[in-house]
Amino acid sequence: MAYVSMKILIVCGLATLVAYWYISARTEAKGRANFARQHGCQPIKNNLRGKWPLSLDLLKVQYAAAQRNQLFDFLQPYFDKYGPTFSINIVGEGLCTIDPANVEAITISKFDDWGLGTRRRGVFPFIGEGIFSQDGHAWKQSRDLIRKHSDARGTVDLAPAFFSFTLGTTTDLLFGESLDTLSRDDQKDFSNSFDHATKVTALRLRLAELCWVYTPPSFMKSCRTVKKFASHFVRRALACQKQQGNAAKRQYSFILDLYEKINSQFLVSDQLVNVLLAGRDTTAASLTWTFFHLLRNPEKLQRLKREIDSVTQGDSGITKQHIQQMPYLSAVWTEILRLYPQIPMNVRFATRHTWLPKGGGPDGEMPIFVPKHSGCGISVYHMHRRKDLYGEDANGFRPERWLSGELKDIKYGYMPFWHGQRICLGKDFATLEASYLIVRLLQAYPDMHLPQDHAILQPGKEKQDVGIVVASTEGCKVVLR
Ligand code: HEM
Repeated sequence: MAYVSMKILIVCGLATLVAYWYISARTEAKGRANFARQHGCQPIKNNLRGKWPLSLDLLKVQYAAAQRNQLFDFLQPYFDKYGPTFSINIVGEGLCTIDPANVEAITISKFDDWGLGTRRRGVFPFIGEGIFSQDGHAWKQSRDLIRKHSDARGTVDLAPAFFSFTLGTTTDLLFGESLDTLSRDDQKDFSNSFDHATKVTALRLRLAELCWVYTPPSFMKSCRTVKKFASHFVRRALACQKQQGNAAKRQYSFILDLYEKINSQFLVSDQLVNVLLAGRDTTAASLTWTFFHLLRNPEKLQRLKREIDSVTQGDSGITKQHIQQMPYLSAVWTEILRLYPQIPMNVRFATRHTWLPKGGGPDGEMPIFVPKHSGCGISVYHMHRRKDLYGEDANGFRPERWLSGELKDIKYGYMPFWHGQRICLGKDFATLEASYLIVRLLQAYPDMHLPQDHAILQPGKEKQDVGIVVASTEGCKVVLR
């Protein structure tokens, strides 16, 4: 008897569960349909689906393209075929867009409907708690704290190689002192660990929900090493404050201001790593591409040199005012960031049901419904190469396009530094830092040129290392004479 009633109980329990699931699914579907109707959303025009279950075949071919260092060139035909917004189903459902109207919605008018989603899990072992891994209230607090220190100001120590140059300038800005205060071995250890942790983090970000499958011990070791050095600088700043009181702020303002507000050595060192990640490779890779293309376009290089000579009259004491009088230099930098936006593919996740203005209906011009938790990839790289926005030569290096007025209405079609509330805090610092270095290098090596028998390919066809940023696989070879 007891056995029968147990059986009935289980059956009833299961039936209740199934009924609950069915009613919730119906209510959810109805809620979604009402929301979509209210906002005039139409089914999305194009869907990208693979042939294998979970579209794993698409992952496989993308992996192969990345191995050939041609990931973005390989992705271009998808946009040609499916248009500026399409849904994509690899492992889970999501969207991909290069439509400026959708970009505006995600970054500005519907900012609160979107968050970082899986990014936090991917980057957390490396950068921990900080502006690049946070959303909501915590992010706002970090942003307010960091904002005032991101102005382009102060003197920085220069070194010739771009990556060590930007590592030096960014650590100068953040740590309050140069990495030179470390021994040579420690400098190498810090820099190698930073590179390794960045590389693995980029892969983890691509794995999204599955990032936990790729956490090699070498990665965790590198993360620990970077944090160890960041904490070392925090301790030095605090020790200096103990000795000198408020005077220590002259040198260590970034660290001490953060510490005043956060009151945790651990969290301050995490924020340092966050901003270092944001500011180092982005600027270094952009500088590499700048010289890569100037050297392949001697007439543009000459034009830039003429501008530098006429503004500086050969004086090497370059100031911000000098740089502000160089429109062609600004056009070169803007064009490089167009061709190689340094966060080339960024993802946001819907924090609640929302909608985007474009992608639905037969012509893709109607709004589309986006359910809560859906990801939307924005390929800034491909948007910046849209021929309908930039003209037939969208793939070419032509800084002049920024001087002719032809792009005066480009607005959300250009976003190397993002838009809206999460716009890059270091954009002025990066622009000044890069401009300064370009001018000084061209002054120091006016005859620099490309080594003989160097292939000249159209931008986009050259080999690219796509990690968190997009770097040149072959670097930038040059004869400095
Ligand atoms: C060419 C150089 C740079 C480029 C192209 C660039 C680009 C970007 C982009 C696209 C974002 C938005 C990322 C996102 O929200 O997903 C961003 C955020 C950020 N950048 Fe930059 N960046 C550069 C250099 C720098 C430098 C030098 C610093 C600081 C020294 C810096 C500090 C930051 C910070 C703190 C954020 C986070 C803002 C937030 O989430 O509220 N960046 N940057």
